Amino acid sequence: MSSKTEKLLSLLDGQPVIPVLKIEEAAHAVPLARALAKGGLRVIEITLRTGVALESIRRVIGEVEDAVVGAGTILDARQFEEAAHAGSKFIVSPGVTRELLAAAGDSPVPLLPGAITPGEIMMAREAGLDFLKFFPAEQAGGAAFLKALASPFAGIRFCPTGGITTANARDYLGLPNVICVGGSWVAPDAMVKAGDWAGIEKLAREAAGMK
Ligand SMILES: O=C(O)C(=O)C[C@H](O)[C@H](O)COP(=O)(O)O
Repeated sequence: MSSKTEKLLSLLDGQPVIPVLKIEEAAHAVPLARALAKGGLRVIEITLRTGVALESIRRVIGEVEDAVVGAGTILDARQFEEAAHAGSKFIVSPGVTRELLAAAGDSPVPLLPGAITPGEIMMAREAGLDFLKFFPAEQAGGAAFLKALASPFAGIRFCPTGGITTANARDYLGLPNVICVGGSWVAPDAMVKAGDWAGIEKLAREAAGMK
């Protein structure tokens, strides 16, 4: 196992589900992260899919002591640098590129890159990465596909993300090559918009108890 994977696994600390968050209003970031942490999901991924993502990352780091904040939807080296500079503890990307792998190689911040095909997995492996995001999990072939990757890629472990809910999370978490899953279901847009933090805490508690 690479030392950066060890670092990432120690941040995860056995948490079975990483909430994937798309924050539309910076004011939601802190109460949302608090609700998730209270429910047992301290490690969160804030995606760079909105204009307030970096500001949200900074706010949560500054105000929610027990949160462990990563940045998601990182597409290139520039975004990697911005997210790392904002204080992200880990970086998640939907796929692998040479540019991103080089940026990650130069940084102490661990990268969890997306990979689906054997070729993509081998590219990440060559860069020394052995913990990958399997994205989009359900759409690409689901738990059966991931299970088939276990024999040729014995040393590689995954965080499946995409189309995962309470209904199928356990299908993935039961596989020997899965460490955790990612998903947006623990923070539905409507609940965030309505400020239903108690409801989100409840969803988080259910997810945190999954392994
Ligand atoms: O932007 C990214 O980096 C992503 O990871 C894309 C998706 O938002 C997540 O995979 C969550 O997917 P759902 O749980 O199906 O909503």
